[in-house]
Amino acid sequence: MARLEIQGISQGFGEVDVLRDVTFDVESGEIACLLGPSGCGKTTLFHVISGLASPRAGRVLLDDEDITGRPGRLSYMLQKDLLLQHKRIIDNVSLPLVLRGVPVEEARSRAAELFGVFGLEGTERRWPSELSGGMRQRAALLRSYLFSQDFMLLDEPFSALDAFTKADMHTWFLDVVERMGTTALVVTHDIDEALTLADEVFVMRGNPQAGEPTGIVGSVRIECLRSERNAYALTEGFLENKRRLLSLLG
Ligand SMILES: Nc1ncnc2c1ncn2[C@@H]1O[C@H](COP(=O)(O)OP(=O)(O)OP(=O)(O)O)[C@@H](O)[C@H]1O
Repeated sequence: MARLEIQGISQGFGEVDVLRDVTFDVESGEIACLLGPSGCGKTTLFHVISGLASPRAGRVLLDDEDITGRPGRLSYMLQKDLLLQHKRIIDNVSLPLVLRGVPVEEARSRAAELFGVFGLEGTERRWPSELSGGMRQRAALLRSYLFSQDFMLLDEPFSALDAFTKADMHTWFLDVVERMGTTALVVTHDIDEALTLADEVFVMRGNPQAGEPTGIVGSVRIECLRSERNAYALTEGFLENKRRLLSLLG
């Protein structure tokens, strides 16, 4: 697990200032959610954090190491799971290890050891098209985990799933993060999802196209234990936190 510090990130495209002075930390071993309206700059921020883009100002630190503009240090899972259709699940999942120079057979066996923890047992030789949406998402998450075991950036990882599968995946995700001891930053525009998954929710607000660059306007810490999040939505504490998030979103 690793600690992420986002310090004074500003970013824009041409005349448009998208992010201004975005600053927050994700504590080691925690799940943080970034919540913000469509078009506010969540993907732009993820591109900066993952090193795919260099910001106009500011720094990204991972365990005190400056990784600004340096791709490859964090795993970054895109909204679509993007499994390669012509590769079996085991080869999709072990790809990050192979790309890093691990021999194919060794990469497969290292990946296979984690199939049980990720609820993927028996799918090693299957093709992506033979798996349900939830299973494909588990495979994509395992692949991200193998890319970087101490920190994962996840861009709306569950948005394409139906409500039942999504609820199952939330429970599963909290359990797997706990067991693997990783740190994660998850983008979502679903308030209930943020409240269910996060130890801390950071709220982004702004409208770059209207000349209002986006910043972090506040955060809410979720004190409910991860193991009790199933029933959290039925509590007064959940509603209170939801009100706070809605008022921060404006
Ligand atoms: N390459 C680019 N060139 C010019 N403008 C861009 C570029 N990428 C993003 N933008 C603009 O930056 C702003 C933020 O876009 P971004 O995709 O980061 O938002 P978002 O919060 O991820 O949106 P969504 O939730 O809809 O995915 C938008 O106004 C968008 O038009």
